[in-house]
Amino acid sequence: MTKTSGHTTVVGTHPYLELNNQGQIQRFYLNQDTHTLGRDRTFSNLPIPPSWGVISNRHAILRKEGEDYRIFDGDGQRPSTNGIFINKTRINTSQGYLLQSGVQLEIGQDPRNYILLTYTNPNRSQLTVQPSKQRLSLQGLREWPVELGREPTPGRYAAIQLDAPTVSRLHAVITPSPQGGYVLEDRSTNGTFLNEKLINTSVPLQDGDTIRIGPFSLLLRQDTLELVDRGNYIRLDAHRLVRQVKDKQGQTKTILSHVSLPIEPGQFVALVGGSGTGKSTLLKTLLGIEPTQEGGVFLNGDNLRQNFNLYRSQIGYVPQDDIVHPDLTVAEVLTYSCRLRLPPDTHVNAIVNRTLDQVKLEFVRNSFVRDLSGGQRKRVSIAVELLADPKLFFLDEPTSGLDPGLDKEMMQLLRELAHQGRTILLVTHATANIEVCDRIAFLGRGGHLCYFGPPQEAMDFFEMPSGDLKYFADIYIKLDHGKTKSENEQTVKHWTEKFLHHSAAYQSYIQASLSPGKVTPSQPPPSSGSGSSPLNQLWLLSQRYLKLILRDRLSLALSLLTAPIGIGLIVLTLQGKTPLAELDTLEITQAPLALRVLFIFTCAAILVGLLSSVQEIVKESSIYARERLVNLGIFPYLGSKFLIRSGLAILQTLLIVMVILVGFQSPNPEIIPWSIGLSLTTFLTLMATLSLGLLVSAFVTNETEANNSLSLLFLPQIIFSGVLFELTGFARKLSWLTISRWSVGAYGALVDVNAMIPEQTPLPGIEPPPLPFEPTPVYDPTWDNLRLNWGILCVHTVVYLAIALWLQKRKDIL
Ligand SMILES: Nc1ncnc2c1ncn2[C@@H]1O[C@H](COP(=O)(O)OP(=O)(O)OP(=O)(O)O)[C@@H](O)[C@H]1O
Repeated sequence: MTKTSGHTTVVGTHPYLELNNQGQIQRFYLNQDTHTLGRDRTFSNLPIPPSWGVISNRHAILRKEGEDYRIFDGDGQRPSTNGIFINKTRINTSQGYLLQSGVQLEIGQDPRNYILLTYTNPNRSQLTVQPSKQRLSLQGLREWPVELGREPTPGRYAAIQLDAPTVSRLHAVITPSPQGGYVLEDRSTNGTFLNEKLINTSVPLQDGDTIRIGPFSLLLRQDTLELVDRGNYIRLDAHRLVRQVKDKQGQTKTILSHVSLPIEPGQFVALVGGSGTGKSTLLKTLLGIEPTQEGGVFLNGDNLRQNFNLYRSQIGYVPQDDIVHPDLTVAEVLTYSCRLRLPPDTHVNAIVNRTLDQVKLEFVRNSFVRDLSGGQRKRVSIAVELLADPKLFFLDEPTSGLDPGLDKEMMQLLRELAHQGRTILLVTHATANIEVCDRIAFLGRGGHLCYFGPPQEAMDFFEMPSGDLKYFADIYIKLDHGKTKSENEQTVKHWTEKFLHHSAAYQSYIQASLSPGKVTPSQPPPSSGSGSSPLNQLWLLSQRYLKLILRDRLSLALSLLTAPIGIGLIVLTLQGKTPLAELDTLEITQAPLALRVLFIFTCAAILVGLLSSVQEIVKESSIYARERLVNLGIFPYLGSKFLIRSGLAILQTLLIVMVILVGFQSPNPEIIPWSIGLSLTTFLTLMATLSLGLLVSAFVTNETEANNSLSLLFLPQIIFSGVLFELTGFARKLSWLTISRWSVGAYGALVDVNAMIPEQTPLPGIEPPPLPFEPTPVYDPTWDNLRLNWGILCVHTVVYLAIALWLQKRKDIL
């Protein structure tokens, strides 16, 4: 044996394979040109124990190539069941993989049931592989607890460092239990999963348990804690996806037709095809947020929809709409997202700087998003997703609307991100730079997969006269061939059948690589960790919302001043009259005038309340949808809107009250001082209306609908207030549903409008003039009546908010 610098060389022995099946080790020397590996003794010349069920009967072939061996999956034709993987990339049947001394492969994908295969060639220099597995023996350990986290105590032996942004500094600890076993305790905000279940407290550990922390998987076996997966690599296998929807006529329409495809870690894949061929649907299905009628999507063998919460933090998704607030600076967008999505002990500045560097936006860090170009804005959306360093990245038309130069830059940026080990999938119509992709999935109408493979080979497959990718767009024309719908369907069918049954591309890029998912009983998806606590989210969201409001100064000024100005204008029309204060001699016109004035107070408050809230949820619906998918809580979200808007309502109330106190002679109610009663009534009216506005904002689907709803919301408040029309029967009952009736009721009780109606002294032979209205209990100047009006305004507030919460919850896609 000789030692050379940096590696060890051993001379004169055969290469060998070492198979480690959960601690049982078998070594096989390789001395023939071809070796076969499997449980079937008639096939295999390596004696695999028959009980090693992970290995297929005919699992692999090794062929000598130079001094080493190339390993092929399967029996030369058909792939094995559980596959052979290197860093989650499946080794296929045709190209195989040239083994280098020291390389480690995995047979199977289940960390609880896989075989580790190590190839050693003593005649060759040993690969310096980073140890993928890290082990810590818990037996006889003197130092407790075992620390698991991003930054465990420096120099600690009883620790495993799990360095990822989504992991807390000290994420979880393991301690010995008095009964002799071990106990796992979660100390994180993002959550720790034990056997796919989120744990919040301490739980006992059993032999064979898997612990998931962020992207990392650890396995406890025979008193040894093993880091079995760093989560650096995620492979995706889609199996026969079928998605059907009902069209407008109620007919079932298939928009994905048995689409299967494997995507290896680090691949850059584009979903292309004509308009309406199902690209976005496929992307969302692969992302796990669109259900399927048949088939499934598997990440590293795990069913994605059943395990979405395990992978939630490892998936980045940039939808078509921008997911950033235009009125924040780039650095603010990233800082808030970082604080919302990552653990509170994160080094926010370092992560923001690293991310800005990755997307090359350092030079615009202090610019407002609204001042950026379309391409830069998209890059900010990408940066937001990169904060958590996801290994799987989905983008829906990131280059739409960009000029050719920006399109190229964006594709190159994505290529770079893929080179860094991320798996990238994008939907695109811009195919000028398609050559940078590793694979394209070409969809035809009806969601049929017409081709999957490298872009260059697509030109041959579609029999294009020139292999030059600049003619790539001609494939679209070819696939759209046919004058009628059925002719077009025939064209798509032709290419799908050619691809599935007569193409080498299907054999090598799908059949040879597609890996099975683990068969797990159907179970509800595990609950997710929240990223940051609900209170912390409320605090951050409120800060962000306030900043956005303060940035839009004109809207803020309008929302604060509209009502005071409107009310002030009444003063100009009064010409010295004092409608709210009781006169020494009652006049028949005073009560109706007082009511009209009070009615304007109510209308002003309702109008500003609605105007300032009806856009607030709908205008940021895409940002909400994305943040909700990561970890946003509905309570903190709505709570932040309500909290900040309540603060503004206090300001609005103060301004309104000031104008009323200055502009109108004050009445002198017996039950409560006028200024207090007036403030409370105005504030409660504003609160009820802004809650109604939030409800409508949660209900509508776009800002135009929100604007159009205003008249529908406002008119009933006028009609059923009881001021303009006398309300009887059903109309009176309907009025209970309005805010105006209770608001005017409270104002009327404070001012005591009933007392302003003059007594009628009947004079013989003279018909008394009609009263403006009969005194009514609605304006009774009693505590009970005032409490009732205020109480019902509060009930309106609570009910509207509860409905808004429910409407937001209904938007959840998982
Ligand atoms: N939930 C749904 N209900 C009814 N039809 C739907 C639904 N989702 C998608 N579709 C229809 O399915 C087809 C495919 O839609 P999808 O948006 O996936 O296509 P696309 O290829 O991304 O289109 P484009 O390139 O124009 O964005 C379209 O005809 C669309 O109208």
